[in-house]
Amino acid sequence: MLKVTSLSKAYGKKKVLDHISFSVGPGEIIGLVGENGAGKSTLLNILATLQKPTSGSIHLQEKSYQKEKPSIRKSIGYVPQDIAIWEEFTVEENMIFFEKLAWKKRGIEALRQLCLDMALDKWKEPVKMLSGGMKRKLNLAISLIHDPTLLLLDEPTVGIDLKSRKEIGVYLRKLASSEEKMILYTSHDMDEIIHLCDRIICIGDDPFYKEILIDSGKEILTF
Ligand SMILES: Nc1ncnc2c1ncn2[C@@H]1O[C@H](COP(=O)(O)OP(=O)(O)OP(=O)(O)O)[C@@H](O)[C@H]1O
Repeated sequence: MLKVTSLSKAYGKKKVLDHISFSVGPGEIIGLVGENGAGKSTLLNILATLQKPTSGSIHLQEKSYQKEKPSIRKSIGYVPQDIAIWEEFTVEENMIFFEKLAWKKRGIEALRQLCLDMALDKWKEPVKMLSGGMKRKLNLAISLIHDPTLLLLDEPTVGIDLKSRKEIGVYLRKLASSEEKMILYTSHDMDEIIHLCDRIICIGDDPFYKEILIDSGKEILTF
């Protein structure tokens, strides 16, 4: 279980997140929506331990972010908005590099299967030759190498074609339900959010998102 309690973040005098509280249970996919600048990436960065909140607390599997950061980091998979992979290496070399970095021994076939699960079959291709969407697929596959409990995905499907997006959605749902992973997912594609997520968190003052999600039948939390 991920438990976020009264989390706030300010950059100087600018308040971005204001007393946000929610929890995520095993197997749940939570959508995070809001206008540009609402604070979605800030929240994901904090949950990924890359930024500190101004106040509030976070616990993952009862472990405190404040006290047990190194152990918590091992349980987190993060796909940031900016693609972070080695351009000169092939897909295979990137997967092997990040496998070593994670101190895991999955083996070539399992690594290759992770890419195929993300609808990426360009195993021997240098990353610099891949399209933006394919690079995102690789980033997604890399985030899963160390078998994280909590997956944080910041607009992971931007630039990915519709068929692959559907395949990735099916795979994420399978990951959540069969391996009880917790997934937090940001997207500006409301159809994708409604289709994929169990519950939806709306951040920011703009009522627009809540209004368009109200008929979705999903539980909506607003902050
Ligand atoms: N390091 C920083 N220093 C100061 N202000 C920042 C910093 N990072 C983000 N901000 C500001 O905090 C606010 C929230 O930014 P954030 O990137 O979290 O929003 P977002 O909801 O992810 O937006 P988008 O949908 O455009 O990705 C913005 O106004 C942004 O300018």
